[in-house]
Amino acid sequence: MARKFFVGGNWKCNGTSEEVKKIVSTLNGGQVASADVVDVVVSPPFVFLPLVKSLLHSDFHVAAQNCWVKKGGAYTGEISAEMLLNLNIPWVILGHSERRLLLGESNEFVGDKVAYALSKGLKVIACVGETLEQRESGATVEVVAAQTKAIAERISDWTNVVLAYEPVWAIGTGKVATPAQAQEVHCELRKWLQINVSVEVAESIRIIYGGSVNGANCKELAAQPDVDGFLVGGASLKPEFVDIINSATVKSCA
Ligand SMILES: O=C(CO)COP(=O)(O)O
Repeated sequence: MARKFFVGGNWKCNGTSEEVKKIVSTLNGGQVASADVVDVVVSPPFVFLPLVKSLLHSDFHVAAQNCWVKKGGAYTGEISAEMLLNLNIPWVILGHSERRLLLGESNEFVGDKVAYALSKGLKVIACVGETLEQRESGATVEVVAAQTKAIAERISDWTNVVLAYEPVWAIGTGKVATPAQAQEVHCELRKWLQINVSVEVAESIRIIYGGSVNGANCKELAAQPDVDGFLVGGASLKPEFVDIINSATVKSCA
């Protein structure tokens, strides 16, 4: 058994329809590794999802950047899991640190969102990661374990989950985690899953890294045994995203 490499592009709150068309055409025209080798999922802002989905090569998939914690209704400004499914959007990113920190999403709230989205049939990229202060105080593993625990307590099937380790201090800062730092936390997360969920889940789940990944640093990170792909922000809006996709390596389960 092998874990298939996974590369997500989180476009965050960026782009105009013209820019979005350009990014998609670069991606569609790029010489990228086959869909047998790597899953590629791009995540534009909600308003561009139908446009991107209609233009994107069928080997690539789309993800929303968030969805509501339960069935839609009187929740002004929110987008429900049901709506994403209605538009055939297969993936959603949940628990991104920008939402945790700027919008106050707690571990429990993110866990509830993950559980609801999965129960409706969405696939989830669930994000965890520590702040600089937490890292410097030696709390990294404790923080990512608590974030993962809040998810583990609410779901029983991890088949449709990709776990994204995104240290907050590395996001948008140009300060990428060293390959050793990323590997260490990915390995700790896998150990946590092995003890608290199951050996099978620990071995099969894709744990991807996010935070200042670019065309120049992706290869060394991708070579780490527990780095199963990337969640890319800024560089996913640029042609070098193709190079990041092509850094895909095959990871065999123990
Ligand atoms: O937050 C990220 C992806 O979700 C990472 O962002 P950057 O790649 O811009 O650091």
